[in-house]
Amino acid sequence: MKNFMDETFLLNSETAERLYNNYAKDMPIIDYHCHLSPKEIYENKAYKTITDIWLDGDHYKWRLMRANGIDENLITGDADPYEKFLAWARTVPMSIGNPVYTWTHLELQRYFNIYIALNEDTAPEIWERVNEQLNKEDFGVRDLIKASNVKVICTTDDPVDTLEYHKQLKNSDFETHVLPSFRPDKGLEINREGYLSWVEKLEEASSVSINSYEDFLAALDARAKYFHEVGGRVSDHALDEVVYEAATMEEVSKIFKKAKSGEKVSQLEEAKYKSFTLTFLGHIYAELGWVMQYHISAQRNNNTKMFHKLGPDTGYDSMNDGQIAQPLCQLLNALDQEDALPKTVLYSLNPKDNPVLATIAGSFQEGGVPGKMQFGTAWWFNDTKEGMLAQMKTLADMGLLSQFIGMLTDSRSFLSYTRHEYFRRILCDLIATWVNNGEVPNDDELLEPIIKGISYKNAVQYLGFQQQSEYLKV
Ligand SMILES: O=C(O)[C@@H](O)[C@H](O)[C@H](O)C(=O)CO
Repeated sequence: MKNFMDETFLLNSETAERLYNNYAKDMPIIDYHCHLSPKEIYENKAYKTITDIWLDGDHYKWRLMRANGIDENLITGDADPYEKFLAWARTVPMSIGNPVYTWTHLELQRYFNIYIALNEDTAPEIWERVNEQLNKEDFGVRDLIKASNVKVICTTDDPVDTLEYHKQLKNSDFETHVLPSFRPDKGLEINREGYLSWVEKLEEASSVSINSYEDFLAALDARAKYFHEVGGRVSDHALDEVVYEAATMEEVSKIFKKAKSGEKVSQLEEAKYKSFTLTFLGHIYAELGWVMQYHISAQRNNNTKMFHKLGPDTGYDSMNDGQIAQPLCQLLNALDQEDALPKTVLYSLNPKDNPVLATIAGSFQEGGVPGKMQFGTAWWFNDTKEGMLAQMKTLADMGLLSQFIGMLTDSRSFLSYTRHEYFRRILCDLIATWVNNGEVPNDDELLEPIIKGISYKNAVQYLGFQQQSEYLKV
C-alpha cells in the first residue's frame, strides 16, 4: 500500500515514475486559459489568510461545501474567515475521490510544505502554519506564479476591457507573460439582457460609432487588433449551445437593427446573427494568427435565486446535453471553405461529445500546422483523473495525443498550478501503461519529446510563442 500522496502518487510503475520525473515534472507551465485577475497580478496581491486565498472565488470548493450541507453564510457569506476555513476543513475529508481533495493536499505540500491531511483536528495547525507563510514578504501572487514556473498566463478578458494591467505588466520586471484573451460572449448574446449596453461600451472602447451591423463588426475588429498589440494571441467563446444558420450580411444587418431598436429577435434570427458574427470573428483570428477556443455545452446559472444573489460562475452550472455535431461542423466548414479557419481548440463540458470533437477536429487538420485542430483538455467538471484519462484516451484513439497542447488551470485561484502536476502524473502513468503492456516501445528517444511536448512545448509552438525571448526556451 502506498503512503498518502507521496512522491509516487498517481504513478503506478517504475516506468511511470521515470517518465514523470525525467520528462514532465520540471517542465514550465503555459496556462493558456484561466480567470486570474491581471490587476491582482500587477499589484502582486498578498493574501492574509488561507480562507482568502482558498475560498474567495473558487466555486469548485463552494459546490462541495454546499453538497456537505454547509450554510451559505460560511461559503460566500460574511462569516468569520476562521469559521469558513473550519467549514472547509469539515468538507475536505468528505470529498475523497474528488480532484479537489487531491488538489487541496497538493497545494498544502507544494506551496506551504505541509504534508498532513486537512480535517477538523488538523485545521488549527494548518491555519497557523499557512497564514504565517502567507504574511511573509515573498508570498505575493507574483511569487506564487514564479514558484510554479509559469511562463505564460492567458487571462479571460472582455473586448471592451482597457487591458491597462496587461500593458503595465508588459512594461514591468515581471518575467511571466500575462496576455489577454479576447472573449466577446456579450457581443454574441443578442437577446440577453445587457446586450445593448455592451454595444455602447464597445462603441466607446473602439472609438467606432456603431450605427449599423457593419460598424459593429468594425468595432470588434478594432478591439481584436488592440488585443493583438497588447500581446493577445488567443480568443475564447462560450458556445453553450452550438447553432448554425447560413445568412447574408444584409439579413444580419436587419437583425442587428431590430435588436438595436430594443426588439427581441427570433430564435432563427439569433442563430443567423451568431453564425455570421462567429464566422466574421474567425476570419479576424485567422488573419492575426490567433488560437480560437470554443467552450461548448455548459448549462449556466441554473439556480435563479442564487444567480440573482451571487451572479455567474458561482457554482450553479452544469453540463448541457445538446446536440452539437452538425452545427459545429457547419460553422467550422464555413470558415474552412473561405480558408479562414484559425487554429482551434474544441472543448465540450459533456464527455458524451469527446469522440464527436476528436473526430470533428480530424476533419479540418492542415498541412504545415501540426495539431491545428485540437480536441481540448478535459474541461471544468471533467478535469478529474477519469475525465483527463477519457479525453486523452479518446484523442489517442482518434487523433494524435502527441500533438496535444495539454493542460490549463481554468482557475480563479493562484494556487491552482498544481493541476498541471496532477495532469502530468496522469499523462505519464497512461503512457507507462502502454509501455508496460508492450503496446509502445520502452524508448525514451520516442517518449521524451512526446511527454515534454504535451507538458509544455506543444503549447509554446501552437500559441505562436516560440519566436519570443529565450525565456520560453527549455
Ligand atoms: O470559461 C468558462 O466559461 C468556464 O471555465 C467558467 O469560467 C467556469 O466558471 C470555470 O471557471 C470552470 O473551471
